[in-house]
Amino acid sequence: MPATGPSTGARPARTTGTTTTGPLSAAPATGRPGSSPFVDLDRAAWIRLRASTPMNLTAADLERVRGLGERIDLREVEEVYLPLSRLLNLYAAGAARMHAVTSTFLGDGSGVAPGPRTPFVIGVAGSVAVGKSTVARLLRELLSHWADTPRVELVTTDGFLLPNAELERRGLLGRKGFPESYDRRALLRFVTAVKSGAPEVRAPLYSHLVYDIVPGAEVVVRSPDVLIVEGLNVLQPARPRSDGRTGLAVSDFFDVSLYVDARTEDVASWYEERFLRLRQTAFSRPESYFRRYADLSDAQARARAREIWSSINEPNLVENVLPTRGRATIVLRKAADHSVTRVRLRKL
Ligand SMILES: Nc1ncnc2c1ncn2[C@@H]1O[C@H](COP(=O)(O)OP(=O)(O)O)[C@@H](O)[C@H]1O
Ligand SMILES: CC(C)(COP(=O)(O)O)[C@@H](O)C(=O)NCCC(=O)O
Repeated sequence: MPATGPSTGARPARTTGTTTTGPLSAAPATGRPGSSPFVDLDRAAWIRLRASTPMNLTAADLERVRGLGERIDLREVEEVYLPLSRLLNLYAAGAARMHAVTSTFLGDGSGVAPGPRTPFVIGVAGSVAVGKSTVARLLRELLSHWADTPRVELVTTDGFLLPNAELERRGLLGRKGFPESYDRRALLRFVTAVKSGAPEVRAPLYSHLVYDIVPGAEVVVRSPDVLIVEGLNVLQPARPRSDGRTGLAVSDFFDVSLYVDARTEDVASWYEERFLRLRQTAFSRPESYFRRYADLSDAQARARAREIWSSINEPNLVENVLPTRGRATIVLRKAADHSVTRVRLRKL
């Protein structure tokens, strides 16, 4: 569907509902100008932006992004994600202008011009089960409907997890999703190649069904307009190298990043609900790693989900994922019903 939006698109909300704050968990905003690098909008302020953003998604388009058991409705998409996609689309246009400025500055005939523009890369971070893949899939759909970002590709960092056999060898099977369970160098090489303008970049593929890397399978990224990189740890800072110097982080190659945020208790219950639904669907397939969970009673399945949550995913959230929230350009805060209640933007 062609984009029909106005050229200016989303504008910052004015005074009501717009404040500047520190961390999302901090005390109510003071609203003092200059007191924070963020602008904090409550839902009312954010959804007013909808008025200047035309709907570019039909119910049929939305069907495609509905995942397992999702009850995301068109109204939430219109009020929250549509303005967000417009803002991201405008940021992509801004990056294209920066690229053009660099090319002009260096001069086409100089021999050092940067060449064609590289993909606009958006990182999407947050806990297991917070809704990262739902947000990422929605944004892929919405962004691809804007005229200047029609080609949007999505890569999830689970493809960079070490294979189970290697995790087992390193004693890390119970720490899947922790930073050390990934081949971080390969992930960094991947984003570096994308932002170097490589015409074709390959990423390995993970199967949630078999709970392991699929040998030989890959995702191929062919210089899209936008690449969304979604994963628990995409905002992890760089690690010190063996020579004591600090290397680069994956997020150094992001043009913009998004952190999906919610109360830990809510995320735990979404994890549990998803686990219960999977038991009736994916887990019962013969090739499923979790085949043994398919025959559990409701109570047993809930207990197992809680056990996995509190032994792996919650500690990872607290120790590794949540501390990266402040590094994001945009934070979406969700309520227990998945509705977005606040949006925090860096002033840039
Ligand atoms: N906006 C939403 N509305 C309703 N349900 C949602 C929404 N976002 C996520 N969910 C549900 O929450 C659970 C976790 O979402 P998912 O996108 O799979 O999380 P993640 O990719 O972070 O692990 C899933 O069961 C999903 O259906
Ligand atoms: C595959 C995951 C590590 C998420 O990876 P990501 O794409 O965020 O890098 C996670 O969904 C997972 O399976 N964690 C292991 C614990 C569990 O089974 O919930």
